[in-house]
Amino acid sequence: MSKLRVAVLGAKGRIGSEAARSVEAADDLELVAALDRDDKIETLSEKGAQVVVDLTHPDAVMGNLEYCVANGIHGVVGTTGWTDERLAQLRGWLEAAPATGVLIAPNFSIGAVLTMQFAQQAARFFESVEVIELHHPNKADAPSGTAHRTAQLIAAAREKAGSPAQPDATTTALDGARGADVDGVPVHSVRLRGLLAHQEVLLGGEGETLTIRHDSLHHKSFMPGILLGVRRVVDTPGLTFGLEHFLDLNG
Ligand SMILES: NC(=O)C1=CN([C@@H]2O[C@H](COP(=O)(O)OP(=O)(O)OC[C@H]3O[C@@H](n4cnc5c(N)ncnc54)[C@H](OP(=O)(O)O)[C@@H]3O)[C@@H](O)[C@H]2O)C=CC1
Ligand SMILES: O=C(O)C1=N[C@H](C(=O)O)C[C@H](O)C1
Repeated sequence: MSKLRVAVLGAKGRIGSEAARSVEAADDLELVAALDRDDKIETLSEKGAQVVVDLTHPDAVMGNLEYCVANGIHGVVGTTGWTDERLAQLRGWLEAAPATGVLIAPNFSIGAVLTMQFAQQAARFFESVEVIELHHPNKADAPSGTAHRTAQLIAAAREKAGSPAQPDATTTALDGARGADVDGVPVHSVRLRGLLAHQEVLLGGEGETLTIRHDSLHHKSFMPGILLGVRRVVDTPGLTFGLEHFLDLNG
């Protein structure tokens, strides 16, 4: 059986370098290009890449995907910075390339995906819920893509259940003290040397709290999810948002 031809964008970065090594080590995949800033994107077509893994920067990802989709190259995207407007633009490009698939995964680690699922499940049972994400200080964006998605899922679950607004008697606060408001869910971002990627979802009701915590301690935690995405995206045209769609979570 021929190997799937894979390229990594952001291959000199923290996660991109780990991803390039993982693709190289996989028996069924061939790393045909490992590109970073200032490399020519046309190399992807010249090398015959079938799937591109984008682990670059929110400022770069849209240009990269526009090229990939226009050239029928599938995408597996971990880069953050996704807004409704960006997703609509990407959907438009994919409509013009109906055989091409793009997976956007706010987080490739199984523990983080489960954290999001558990938080969504728990949200309607508690009056209060807040998200705290903790990352290394070199991270460009805040809040993290994972925390943003987690808060959106929690908010949607609460809205579906008809949950009232969260109790909060704050009348005076320093700017930022109550975190960012994502659809009514406070999200707090910590940047601390020594950390990699961590998240806590705090839920509170009368006389009890529930804390759901996940820690990525090494970039290896993201690799099985990236490889799964690469193998599945080639048979999944259109836009898939979230690795959970490629995991049999009820199995
Ligand atoms: N979904 C997930 O599970 C995960 C997602 N991420 C996300 O992945 C992204 C990268 O994170 P991280 O590795 O920590 O960041 P890094 O800054 O370490 O790596 C990004 C790399 O991409 C390069 N780059 C910038 N623009 C381009 C471009 N146009 N084409 C090719 N390469 C480019 C950067 O070069 P230069 O340094 O010169 O700018 C850098 O080498 C972030 O958005 C992060 O949030 C990270 C971990 C897990
Ligand atoms: O920048 C990182 O490191 C990470 N980025 C992603 C995010 O913003 O959620 C995933 C993970 O948290 C690591």
